[in-house]
Amino acid sequence: MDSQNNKQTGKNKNFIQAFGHAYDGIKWVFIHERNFKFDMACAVITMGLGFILRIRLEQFMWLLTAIILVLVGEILNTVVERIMDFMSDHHYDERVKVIKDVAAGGVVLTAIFAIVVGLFVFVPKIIELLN
Ligand SMILES: Nc1ncnc2c1ncn2[C@@H]1O[C@H](COP(=O)(O)OP(=O)(O)OP(=O)(O)O)[C@@H](O)[C@H]1O
Repeated sequence: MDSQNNKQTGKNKNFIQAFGHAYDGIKWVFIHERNFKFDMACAVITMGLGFILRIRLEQFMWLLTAIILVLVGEILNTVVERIMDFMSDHHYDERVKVIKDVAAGGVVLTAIFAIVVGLFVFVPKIIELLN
């Protein structure tokens, strides 16, 4: 579902058109960002494991929250990177370094949160299964 009008610079006409552009954006990140692909793979594996191990609904909600946080973090980090690359034209600039590093730091925090949630959900379940 690529945007029907690639030359559009104004507002979307309706919700369907807005959704189409948003879909294009997520597809772009998926195709071009290796980390996003990795995060999606982890999300699918984690949710699958959750089904297999029959975790509770509230535990699923925690996993889903962590997954969404990481994916949105990755998308916002990509936005920052693209704006900085556009503004700096790929020339080294200490200010660009700080901005990109800070954005990357945000992603790392969401990833740490996701790992902690994963440990809280799966470690007790695995211990329970082993006993
Ligand atoms: N124009 C620049 N000026 C200064 N430092 C830069 C510049 N471009 C990149 N860097 C440095 O290189 C790092 C990686 O750059 P960038 O975020 O573009 O690559 P990436 O591999 O897509 O990162 P990520 O793994 O976070 O997606 C930045 O965090 C920053 O430290």
